[in-house]
Amino acid sequence: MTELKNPFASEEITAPFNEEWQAKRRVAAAVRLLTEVLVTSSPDTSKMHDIAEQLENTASDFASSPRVYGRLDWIESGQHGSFGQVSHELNPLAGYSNPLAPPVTTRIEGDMAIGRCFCGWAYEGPPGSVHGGYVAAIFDQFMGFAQKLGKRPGMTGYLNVSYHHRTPLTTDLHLEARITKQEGRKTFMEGKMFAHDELTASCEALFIEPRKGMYALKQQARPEEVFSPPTARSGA
Ligand SMILES: CCCCC/C=C\C/C=C\C/C=C\C/C=C\CCCC(=O)SCCNC(=O)CCNC(=O)[C@H](O)C(C)(C)COP(=O)(O)OP(=O)(O)OC[C@H]1O[C@@H](n2cnc3c(N)ncnc32)[C@H](O)[C@@H]1OP(=O)(O)O
Repeated sequence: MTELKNPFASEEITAPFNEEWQAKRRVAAAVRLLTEVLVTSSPDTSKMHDIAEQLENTASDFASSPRVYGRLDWIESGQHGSFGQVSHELNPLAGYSNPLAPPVTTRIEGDMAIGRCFCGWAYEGPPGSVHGGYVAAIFDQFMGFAQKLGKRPGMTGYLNVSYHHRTPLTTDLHLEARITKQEGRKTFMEGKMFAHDELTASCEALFIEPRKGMYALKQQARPEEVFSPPTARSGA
């Protein structure tokens, strides 16, 4: 198996590792656009059924190529990049090749981590505002990256989010985080989210390095590989 390099190597928006990921980023961007259009428009019903059929065919076409389930399998062949590179692409909050990701970007400046995020209408919770669950998820990703400042990366133990003001959609969100304390395997952090210089949310987080280290995680059992979402035609 390819050596597992820095699993937190997902900071800046770097260029795609190769043409494969460049193409996948383009597909992901198109799916993001599709999601945004889906939640902000409503063509007539028959047109939507036609679109659904086209998309189902597109998904089948895509799935006819060999499937790869999970980052460990992605790095197995050595053809798709290192663990860090694959994580950078597929992370569900930060990955440019994962359309679920808004995406969140992060960089380190001195003893601070700085992040950026932009959420479109698909992320709406309270009217015109980012859903609180996504605010928490953005923090988890951002703080999870920022803990590299402490050099003992771990899993989220807790993430206590305070919501001060609504976080607006379609607005550049600015994130800041720093370590407040380290005790052995525990890294305590605080983070802040701003929109137009207004503090919208803050959080306190604890990350804990597993006693056997992060790389022991690869020993864990893998989930079921096959995922068959219900289609629009099945009435789901
Ligand atoms: C192939 C290798 C892969 C490696 C990389 C893998 C993943 C990397 C992931 C992403 C990388 C990319 C980007 C990073 C960005 C985002 C990161 C997202 C992070 C997450 O999305 S992560 C998912 C949610 N997260 C969990 O899924 C954790 C479930 N959990 C556990 O996996 C264990 O629970 C663990 C490991 C945390 C500890 O287990 P353990 O056996 O090593 O240690 P132990 O139990 O002895 O605890 C030691 C001391 O921490 C205290 N303690 C424990 N838990 C606490 C809690 N909740 N609150 C307060 N204190 C707690 C104890 O009280 C004790 O304290 P004391 O020493 O004082 O007694």
